[in-house]
Formats: sequence, structure tokens, C-alpha cells
Amino acid sequence: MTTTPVNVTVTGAAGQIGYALLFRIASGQLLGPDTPVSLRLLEIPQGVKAAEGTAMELDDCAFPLLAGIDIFDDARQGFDGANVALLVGARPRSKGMERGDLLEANGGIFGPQGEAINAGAADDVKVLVVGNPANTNALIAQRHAPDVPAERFTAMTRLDHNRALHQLATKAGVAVNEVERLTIWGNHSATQYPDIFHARVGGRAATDVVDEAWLESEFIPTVAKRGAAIIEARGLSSAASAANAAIDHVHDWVTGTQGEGWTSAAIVSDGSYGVPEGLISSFPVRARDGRWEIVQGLEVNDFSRAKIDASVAELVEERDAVQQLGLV
Ligand SMILES: NC(=O)C1=CN([C@@H]2O[C@H](COP(=O)(O)OP(=O)(O)OC[C@H]3O[C@@H](n4cnc5c(N)ncnc54)[C@H](O)[C@@H]3O)[C@@H](O)[C@H]2O)C=CC1
Ligand SMILES: O=C([O-])CC(=O)C(=O)O
Repeated sequence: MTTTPVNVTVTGAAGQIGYALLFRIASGQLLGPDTPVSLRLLEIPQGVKAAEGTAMELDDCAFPLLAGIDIFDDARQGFDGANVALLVGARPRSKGMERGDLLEANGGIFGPQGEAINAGAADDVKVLVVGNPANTNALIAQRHAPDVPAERFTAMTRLDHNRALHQLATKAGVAVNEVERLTIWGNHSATQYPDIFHARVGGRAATDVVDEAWLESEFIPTVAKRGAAIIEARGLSSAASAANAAIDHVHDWVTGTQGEGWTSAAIVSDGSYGVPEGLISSFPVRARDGRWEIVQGLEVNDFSRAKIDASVAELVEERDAVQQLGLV
């Protein structure tokens, strides 16, 4: 067992995702059963008392891997020494809003947090942005952290990926672990493109198992609009599934993805697949030695090209909007 605890900073610790996330991190599901963790919870002043309550409950679980909990309302302190930073704290959308509507409300949070990461996080810091609009918030944070390698800033599309796995597996009548090589491209928004053209279902090409009409009229809209459907049903945005996806993303990043399959994550584009360099866009990715790599060489047909381009165009618009707001 490693003895030095890994510092995990979680922002928005008193929120609904925070509540679903912290117990799983403390139990070892984020970094594995041999790695002790020290939690650093960052909240706004009004959230500190509730975060203290959550910390009391974490204590009461007597998790063997939980080496300590500290609570902050100051970003510089919260990110000091952070090895893993989960940027969850932000306002969620409510019924009728698109995630992009949160740009102005939430964008202002991520510049100062990027600066704080730049100032004091550990040299190996890995950042996952969950707060919406996640891709562009990650871009804002990254641009405020010039001394941290850009590739350490990522945004979460793993929830979309997991949603897509479930939808395709259910349609094909197989277990989720029989579905592989799905990809979420682009933005974590209704323009995202869940791509099954390279996917395998029980060893067969997914396109041989499901028809194109289902793909276009059911699968893509169901996955892309699932967040809104959850809000409609629960009256609140998804929380436990979002926390689960954050665990999956960081666990894979740290411990590596298995074999030749892949997952999806929004990472800084190197220009692959025509996505402008520097945008934080979702790609098919594998994790090796603590780094995400974009899966190369996939053929992109005309249908996919148009969908990827549309989502990337939205990312460009969001980037331009935050530039105009002076956030980057
Ligand atoms: N990328 C994804 O797949 C998903 C993203 N989300 C997003 O995650 C974010 C959080 O969602 P919930 O936990 O449901 O919201 P919530 O409202 O329950 O909790 C947010 C928490 O963040 C705190 N907070 C606000 N500003 C902060 C700051 N500057 N520093 C630290 N903490 C701060 C609030 O006090 C609150 O406790 C939302 O933006 C939501 O849209 C939600 C689901 C999936
Ligand atoms: O839809 C929302 O606002 C919350 C979210 O990002 C999701 O559930 O994918």
C-alpha cells in the first residue's frame, strides 16, 4: 500500500454531485484500494457548513483509506498540493435551460480556480471539470494556468459515454460490457455526437445490429438530451450518475484503460480529426501511463463529419463568447 495520501480537491463539495462523489472517493473507488486519499473540500462560504456535515458523515464511515479532510472557502488553499482536482462547483441548469445558458453565470468561477491551480497544485495535478458548460469552463481554467501542461485539463463526457453504452446495449439485448468502441465527439451539450460507426456489440459491428433509423431518430437524441430528461423527471439535474462518471474518468486516467477498446473524454485538441487545436472537445481516448491519447486513424464518414463539425462549431462559439466576456 502506498503510504503518502493523494490530495484530491473537490469543489462544490456540499452540492448534490459532491454528496454522491465524496464517499466513493474515500472508499477507494477513485484511485484504487491501495491508495490513501486526503480530501480537500472547496465551497463558497454559504456552503461550508453543509460541507462540514458531509465531512462528519465521512468520518462516521471510518474509511481505512481516508487520511484526512480539510474544508476551505478559498481557492488558493483548496487547490494547494492538489494531485487530482474535481471542479464540480457551479450552478446547475433548471428546466428549459441549455447548458450553454450557464456560461456567464459559471464562467467566472473557473478563471480564479485555474489561477489557484497554477499557483499551488502539485506538479502532477490532473483536473476534471464537471461544472457546466464543462468543456468551455475547462478551457477557461486551462488558460489561467499557463505553468500547468494544457493536457492536464479535461472535461467530462463520460456520463454521455455511459448513457450511450446503456442505450445501445439495451437495444441490442446484450450486457453493457459487450459494447465497445463507442465515441462521444464534441461538446457536452445537445450537439454532442454519440458515434456507433466503429462500435462493436457482442463482437459484431453495431451497424449490423441496429438500423440507421433507430440511430438517427432514437439513439442520438436520447443520449444527447438525457440530461434534460433527467431534469424533467427528477426536478434536479443528474447527480449520482454524474459522480459515477467522474469516478470512471479519473480512475481510467490514473490506472489506464484496458486493451484496444476506448472511452470518451473531452481533452485539449491537438488538431486531430479536424478539431481546432486548443479546444477542449470530446474524442475517442485511451489512457496510458497517466496520459490520455486520442485514438487515431478512425475513418469518419460524411454523416459523422457533419455531426462532429456542428458540435465543434458550438465549442468555437462558446470560446468566442467567453473571449468577449473577458473570461479567457
Ligand atoms: N459534465 C457533466 O456530465 C455534468 C455536469 N453537471 C454540472 O455539475 C455542476 C454541479 O451540479 P450539482 O452538484 O447538481 O449542483 P448543486 O447546486 O447541487 O451544487 C453545486 C455546489 O457548488 C457550490 N459552488 C458554487 N460556486 C462555487 C465555487 N466558486 N467554488 C466552490 N463551490 C462552489 C455550491 O455552493 C453548491 O454547493 C452543475 O454545473 C451541473 O450542471 C451535472 C451533471 C453532469
Ligand atoms: O443536463 C444537465 O444540465 C446536467 C448534465 O450535464 C447532464 O446530466 O448531462
